[in-house]
Amino acid sequence: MPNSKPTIHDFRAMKAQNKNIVMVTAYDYPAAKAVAAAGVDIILVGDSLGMAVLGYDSTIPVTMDDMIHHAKATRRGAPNSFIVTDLPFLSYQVSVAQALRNAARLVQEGWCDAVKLEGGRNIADQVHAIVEAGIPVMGHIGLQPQSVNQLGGYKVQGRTYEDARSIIEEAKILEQAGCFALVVECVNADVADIIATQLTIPVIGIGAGKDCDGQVLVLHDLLGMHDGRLPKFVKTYGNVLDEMVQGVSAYAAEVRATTFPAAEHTYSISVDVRDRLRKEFQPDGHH
Ligand SMILES: Nc1nc(=O)c2c([nH]1)NC[C@@H]1CN(c3ccc(C(=O)N[C@@H](CCC(=O)O)C(=O)O)cc3)CN21
Ligand SMILES: CC(C)C(=O)C(=O)O
Ligand SMILES: [Mg+2]
Repeated sequence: MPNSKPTIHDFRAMKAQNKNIVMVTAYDYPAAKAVAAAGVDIILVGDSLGMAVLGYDSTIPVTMDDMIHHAKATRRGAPNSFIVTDLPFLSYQVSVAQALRNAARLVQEGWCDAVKLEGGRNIADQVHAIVEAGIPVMGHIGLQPQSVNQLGGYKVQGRTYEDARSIIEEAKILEQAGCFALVVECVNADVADIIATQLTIPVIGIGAGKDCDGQVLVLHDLLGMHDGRLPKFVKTYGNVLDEMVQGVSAYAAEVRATTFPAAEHTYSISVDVRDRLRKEFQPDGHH
């Protein structure tokens, strides 16, 4: 069934069969079409859109309305894909009721299949309530970008024995709370390996080494569609920004040289009509 949408059970089966899960972000219609055509397993409408396409310097300003706007466009491009959408900063931390309402908005208005929340024991009640309401939840531990100001920067997490233990414990709490999968971001590969081995749900890594049950990257990072400096965990598989600059530069040069548009880009009228118009409106003509 190539065109049928996978379910959370398929992802658990992939882990059991040692098949790596491929997840990538998309924020709009053309990107969703491209990543669906490439055959990825999960599309993430990440709050990283705030940085990758809205120009903010963190994910903190991203709102529920931003997420729904991009989730809807992404769904239109990938009608048969499993789409996970991030709950943005402060859309779930306030209370269980707030988390439930906003998760439901992403599913009802944004047409996504599951939601993702950053956090561990602090949001276990929210995770449990959302799952109980029938909405699949993906967890997200290790580096939690929505807490960048508390962390003091985007830094590798779990470097001490105590911190690593705490992350492993949080992974177990999230599995217990009902998550169907877990993102582990920016932790040492051995720590991520332990988490993946300890859990029965799939662990999807970003900057967490090769022994996770799957990997996720931001589309704009892996395609070279960004300026600034990239995290160490990104591998670049394309140079789309360079291609965009080259293409627009070539267009600008041809417009200035009047070589664009050429005959094949223009519309015709009959010679008859043309000649009548020319005669009537010739610059030195009579009035
Ligand atoms: N375009 C994009 N890609 C991402 O992966 C991403 C976002 N945006 N926005 C939200 C968060 C922010 N992320 C980041 C951002 C920077 C680093 C980073 O520079 N990390 C340091 C670690 C330094 C250390 O502690 O040793 C690095 O050098 O990789 C990591 C994750 C991941 N997410
Ligand atoms: C980096 C991934 C895991 C994410 O949360 C995002 O794109 O927002
Ligand atoms: Mg995110």
